[in-house]
Amino acid sequence: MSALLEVKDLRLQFGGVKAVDGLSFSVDHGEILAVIGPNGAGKTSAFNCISAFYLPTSGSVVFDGNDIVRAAPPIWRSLRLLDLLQSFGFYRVLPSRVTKWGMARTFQNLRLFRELTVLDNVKTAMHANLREGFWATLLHTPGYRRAEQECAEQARGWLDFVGFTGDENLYVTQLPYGEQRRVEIARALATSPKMLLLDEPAAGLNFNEKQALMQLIRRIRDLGVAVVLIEHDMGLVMELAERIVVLNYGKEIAEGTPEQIKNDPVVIEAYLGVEDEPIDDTKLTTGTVDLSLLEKNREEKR
Ligand SMILES: Nc1ncnc2c1ncn2[C@@H]1O[C@H](COP(=O)(O)OP(=O)(O)OP(=O)(O)O)[C@@H](O)[C@H]1O
Repeated sequence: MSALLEVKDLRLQFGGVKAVDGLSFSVDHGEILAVIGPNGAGKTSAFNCISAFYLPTSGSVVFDGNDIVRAAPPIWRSLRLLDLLQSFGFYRVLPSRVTKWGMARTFQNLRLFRELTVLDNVKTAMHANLREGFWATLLHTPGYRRAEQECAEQARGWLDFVGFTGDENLYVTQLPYGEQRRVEIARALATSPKMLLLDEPAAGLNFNEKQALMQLIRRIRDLGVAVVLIEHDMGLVMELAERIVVLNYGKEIAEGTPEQIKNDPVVIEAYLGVEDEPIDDTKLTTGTVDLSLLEKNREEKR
């Protein structure tokens, strides 16, 4: 079976900064893949290109057979007009289209609708699929009310799935941070994705919440959904990920199982190779450096 996501030679430049610099990797159906790397390695930039929030400078992203970067008719490509058209906003695949193709994501800084309730936040993810027309919506016909009820039931189902036990009628801003993260994941799942991108899902969570998050991610994978996560918590990554892609300066420097990554000198050097970080050569050569401790030190210095 071909890969669900195929990223090839992806590049994104901000002025002189090469945020993503020739990145290639793939994601298989139903796998848990972690993308790690030091701060500023280009992880979020890569996510933003993959989910069509940013238009990459060059490269290709194909998701489930859909070309995310250049979904324009071949005629435009042959006329070499595409770059020009895209720079004016034409033939740009919008994130909403990518969502319809089956890719959902969460954000490093939560992006819930602050003025909506918990239930309504999740319902927004399904409204795009409601078939009721303008007049039915305006007149609140029985058909419309039935569709709304079904939508609410499904939203409750997803809230239940992510383990939300609070009051669905509260505004999301009234929830503790960990609960808001759950609601954001429920909203992403409500789009019925084939792949879920999670940007630092464990940030700000306590130990118990992290354990629950790991269980939740495994249950999402068990639904057949591929999960790709950016994460700085190395303990969680090493326990959860089936495969890890490591970035540094926008490039992939390693890829493999947690065991391979943990012992990869190139990866260890990338995490150690910060000027103010003491380098312990003995550990480097024996390959026993604890990445989670390095990451923790770095977090404390942030
Ligand atoms: N909108 C932007 N404009 C200019 N430079 C940017 C922008 N977004 C990111 N960058 C730069 O691109 C590089 C990669 O940043 P990015 O946020 O993708 O890294 P990251 O690996 O996700 O980092 P972190 O782990 O700290 O979130 C950094 O040098 C960053 O300063």
